[in-house]
Amino acid sequence: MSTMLEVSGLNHRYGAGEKAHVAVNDLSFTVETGQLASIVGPSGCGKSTLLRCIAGLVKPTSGRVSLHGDDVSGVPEDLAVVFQDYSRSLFPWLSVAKNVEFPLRWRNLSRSERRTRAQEALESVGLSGVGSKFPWQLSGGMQQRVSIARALASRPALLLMDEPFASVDAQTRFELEDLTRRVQRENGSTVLVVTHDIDESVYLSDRVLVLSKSPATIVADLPVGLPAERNQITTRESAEFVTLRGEVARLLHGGAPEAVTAAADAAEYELAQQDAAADSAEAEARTKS
Ligand SMILES: Nc1ncnc2c1ncn2[C@@H]1O[C@H](COP(=O)(O)OP(=O)(O)OP(=O)(O)O)[C@@H](O)[C@H]1O
Repeated sequence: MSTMLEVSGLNHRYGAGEKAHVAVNDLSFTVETGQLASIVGPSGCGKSTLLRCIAGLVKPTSGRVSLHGDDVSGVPEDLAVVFQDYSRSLFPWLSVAKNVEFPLRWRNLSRSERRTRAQEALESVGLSGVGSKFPWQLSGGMQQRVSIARALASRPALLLMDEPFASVDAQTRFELEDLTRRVQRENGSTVLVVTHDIDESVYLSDRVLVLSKSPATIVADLPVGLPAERNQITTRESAEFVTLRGEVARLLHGGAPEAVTAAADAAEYELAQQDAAADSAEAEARTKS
């Protein structure tokens, strides 16, 4: 597997002098091609800042972001972002189809190719019949599907999603989570989702990066070993899901992950064994002398 995204030593500070606020502190991680990774962290810890730095919307104070080996400077062409607030990211005066086509205008594509891509993207999110409607004629969940279709239409190497389902009801959220997993697998896309929802981070991903309180640092990088086929009811009831969400919750509340605790216990046991062996060797030596 090749590396799609590499973030190294990333720092971002807003403002300067006494009023400066460090939002992101020395973050380093990679996301492999075809992976769906989540970043979960407490509110205000710097998740959106991190995503904006990756998307080239904010220039980091220091550090490096690279996309399939190339340093990101400015907004990379083969990257798309889905934001939480669909009502502000869609143009109300353009039809749904035109909204989806819009970013393709800056690509070297013919008009018919743009239309075909938009149509395919709308089909993949289950909205093939609404291209001629306007965003305000759709429900919130449908509008967010349009935002996802618009992002997919540009066939990005990396899809970034910033709290993408935080503004929809619980049922729609479940549908959109499943939709994201389905299109990610169908297209083999690399996706990085920012969320503050622990359950969502585990359900959606192959891997969860847990961030600390502000300024954001990575406190754990947990693989999600759940089966690729997931179900909103049975997966969430499974022992593995419950264990993982507990682990993420403990980390977010400042506890050590079970794996880390187990490793620490094992190390402590090992040291105790070594001490005991040294003591008995010393006692034996004393007896002999
Ligand atoms: N443009 C800005 N100027 C100054 N400070 C900012 C700016 N944007 C964000 N911040 C501050 O940086 C910190 C991190 O903000 P950010 O939005 O990245 O956090 P977050 O984890 O995404 O929060 P939430 O989960 O609540 O959306 C916060 O303290 C915020 O007030």
